[in-house]
Amino acid sequence: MKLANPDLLKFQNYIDGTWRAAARTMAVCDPANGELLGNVADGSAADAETAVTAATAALPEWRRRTAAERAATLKRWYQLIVENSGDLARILTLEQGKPLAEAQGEILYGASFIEWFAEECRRVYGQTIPTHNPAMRLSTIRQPVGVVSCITPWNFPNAMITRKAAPALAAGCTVVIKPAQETPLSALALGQLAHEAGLPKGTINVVTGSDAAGIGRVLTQDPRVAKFTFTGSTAVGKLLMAQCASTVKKMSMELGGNAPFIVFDDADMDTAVKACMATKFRNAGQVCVATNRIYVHQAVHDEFVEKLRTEMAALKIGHGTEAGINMGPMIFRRAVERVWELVQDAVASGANLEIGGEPLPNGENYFAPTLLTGVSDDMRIATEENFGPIAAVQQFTDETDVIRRANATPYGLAAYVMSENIRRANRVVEALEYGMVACNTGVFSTTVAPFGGNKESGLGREGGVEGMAEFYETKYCCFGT
Ligand SMILES: O=CCCC(=O)O
Repeated sequence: MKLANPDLLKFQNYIDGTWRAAARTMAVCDPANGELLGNVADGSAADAETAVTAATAALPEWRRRTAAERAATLKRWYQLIVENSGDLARILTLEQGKPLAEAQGEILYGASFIEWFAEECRRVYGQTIPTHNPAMRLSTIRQPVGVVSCITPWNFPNAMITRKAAPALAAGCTVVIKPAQETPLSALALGQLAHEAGLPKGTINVVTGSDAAGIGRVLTQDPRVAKFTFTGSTAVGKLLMAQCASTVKKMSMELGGNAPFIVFDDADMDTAVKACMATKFRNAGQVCVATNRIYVHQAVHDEFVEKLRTEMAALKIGHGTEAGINMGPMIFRRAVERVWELVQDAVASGANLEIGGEPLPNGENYFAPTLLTGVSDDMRIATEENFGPIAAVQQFTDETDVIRRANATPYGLAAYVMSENIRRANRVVEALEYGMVACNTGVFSTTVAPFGGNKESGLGREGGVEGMAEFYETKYCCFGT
């Protein structure tokens, strides 16, 4: 892999400020062509324990620093990430598959969490409380929760780390990160830049490995860890939550979604199609907030489908480092097999296959952008998160009914509403039982706003002032006479 700064390419775990080999290694491959990128430490539960020990030892000194001191160090980390963004994007594309322009966007998005939380930690105020007793003085202070463990996914190998680690570090916590087995290189590169930025040893630790269960058990059950934060599927999230219960850890969970995308007959069709493309085909549909069910009003159904078909047919698919590519491979063959199965199930159940519908010859992890119409709510393609480049369209005629259908899922992460009628837009946005609702856009994620889900889509929020609050305990202080 050719990089301007070859120091970013690390293959060992970053624990207690040093690079450490593990007993075994694991292969990291380019999902676009299967080429070996390197052999990375295949860390164990014991390595995770060592990292927790380091984070525990580093905590007193890091939390003692003033917010301004922590902010200065985090700002240096941010600067280094921005300066190295070209290399970081290249590493990300090679190990994850998304087009280079998207990877560059993710690096800057990821860096923005570090900058923003570095600024925000200076404004974490307590309160003085009007007393209930003249002989007493009441106040609150906010203190870092302690050691934080993070398990992060392969779909955003950079930003899902910084979205967790930045507020934790800014708050005065120390962190242990277990990145996805498929995408450890981005995490290790972040570790290298944190080191260069001067984060003290043990403050941030990265343990890579294929033993997700073993490492996960340490990160969810070690009594020295105060808070656990996870992005991944609802099924895995539930298991991890159960493990966290044994030591009553604080938890943040960013879990699965089943996002409805509702196009009313008063929507601007070009805006709706552009938004749909943005939310559906970013990262080949492998995004927790990707549109999963597209509901289009009967009166505009054919027009919307035709425009969507044209846009989808124009997508350029290939290796993410090639110029002009809009969509890369899926992460692994298992993901391809799964979306293929969902498409076949939908067609067998009566859906119409408009375009796509099968793997592409580019390589074993490519799946064609696929448009299905005539989908119904009971098909697997509508009840399960497809996490792939599949646009599954249904029709509706009535506002109340489409809200009911959109809400009829155990998930509640993100939803999309397309309408030019401000009263309707307000009504529907408020009625949707989701943590995030975007109106007339398919792009809404930002550092400054709370990201997270309702129902089985998760607990807590990342980003914004809410994201900072996740890493503090509020202490009530009562002073008697
Ligand atoms: O898939 C999870 C994160 C997506 C985003 O931050 O927009």
